[in-house]
Amino acid sequence: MSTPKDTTVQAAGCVLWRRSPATGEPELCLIHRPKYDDWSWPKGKLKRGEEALAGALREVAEETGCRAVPGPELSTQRYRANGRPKKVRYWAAEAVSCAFSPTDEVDRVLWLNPAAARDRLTQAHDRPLVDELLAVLHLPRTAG
Ligand SMILES: Nc1nc2c([nH]c(=O)n2[C@H]2C[C@H](O)[C@@H](COP(=O)(O)OP(=O)(O)OP(=O)(O)O)O2)c(=O)[nH]1
Repeated sequence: MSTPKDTTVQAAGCVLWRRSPATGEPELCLIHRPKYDDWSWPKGKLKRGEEALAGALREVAEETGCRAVPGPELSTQRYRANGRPKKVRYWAAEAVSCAFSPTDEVDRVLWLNPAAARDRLTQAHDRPLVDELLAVLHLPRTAG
């Protein structure tokens, strides 16, 4: 008996963070996608046979220009996109060096403190990842 093919789109990304050069407080990286005019975490679809964490770090490099050191895995998001179920795995990752160049896919990146990042994210589903990152950094949650 054959099992139905799993059509879930597999994707991965990071909650990319750094210490503010000015204050030492954590800042989170959001990307702006002109296609949707939205603010989201750097992430994208996995290539065939690619490990999720490798894909998450590749997407971070492609979308933000940052090399990052991965930390703990955060929660996985599931939603429907273009009529298909989609699964996005996320990791905390600390940026170690960045050189952003705008592309057609990502035209801006922003480094925001946790409360501002939470407010700026377009998708409500993306917001709990802010507090998950703060938890793994052992910092207090944001309000709201
Ligand atoms: N980023 C994000 N987008 C979502 C969520 N829920 C949801 O319906 N969407 C919408 C936004 C878009 O209209 C649609 C597809 O966006 P997407 O970011 O998943 O897909 P994409 O193929 O354009 O991008 P990517 O996976 O290559 O990064 O899904 C969510 O929780 N996070």
